Amino acid sequence: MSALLRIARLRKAHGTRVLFELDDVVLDAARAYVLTGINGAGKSSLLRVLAGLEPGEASGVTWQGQPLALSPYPPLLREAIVYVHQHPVMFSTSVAANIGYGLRARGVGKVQAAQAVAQAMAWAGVEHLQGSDPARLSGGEVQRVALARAWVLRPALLLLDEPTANLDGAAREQVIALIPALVSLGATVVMACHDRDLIGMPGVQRLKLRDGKLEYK
Ligand SMILES: Nc1ncnc2c1ncn2[C@@H]1O[C@H](COP(=O)(O)OP(=O)(O)OP(=O)(O)O)[C@@H](O)[C@H]1O
Repeated sequence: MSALLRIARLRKAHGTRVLFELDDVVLDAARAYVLTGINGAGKSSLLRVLAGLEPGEASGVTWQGQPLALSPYPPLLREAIVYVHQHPVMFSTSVAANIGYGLRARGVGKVQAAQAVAQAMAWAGVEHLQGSDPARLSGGEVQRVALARAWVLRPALLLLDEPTANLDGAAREQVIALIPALVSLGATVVMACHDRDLIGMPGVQRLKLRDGKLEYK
């Protein structure tokens, strides 16, 4: 398998408190990872550093074999890496406008964006919500819309922060079913989670943050 992202050393501190100091972080292309660790271990912080949403100190970074720096965060990674928050924020427009927002921001034309949004909604099973008020969606619907909003941008790396937290029953299963679909389309997916079904999913590489180190299990 070829490495999508490799970081020889990645350190994150809040003030004088070192949260993690990781050696040789390697994420392969088209692979699913679950990132576990106790509350406060630094899972969200790690995802947010990788997404360029928080600063971290990194050295020896390569993306698809090409050396680069994480600071300032490169536009190449800004396009290729998408972070999905545990409680995704929806603009109070429509579901379709939320899913198309990133495309429009990247300069994709109206017609092309509308086609991509329609495909994304079909993929995530949320076509029926097209004109819905985002403020009225259920937790499971919000997660699926957020995944559609990420999927439509065709990221090479998707960072999902507790994608099934607060979901149960069918809503949780619908979200879980979307994960292998992302990987089969060529994306690498890293999910910070405590969900046993995600952790036990076939073919998923398990990573654990413990005492500031990353264990490959
Ligand atoms: N901006 C910040 N300033 C100081 N400390 C912070 C900041 N952000 C996070 N922390 C601390 O860093 C630690 C790791 O937080 P983080 O949210 O990354 O953990 P987590 O493993 O995702 O936890 P959980 O499973 O509870 O979501 C926590 O102790 C948190 O309080």
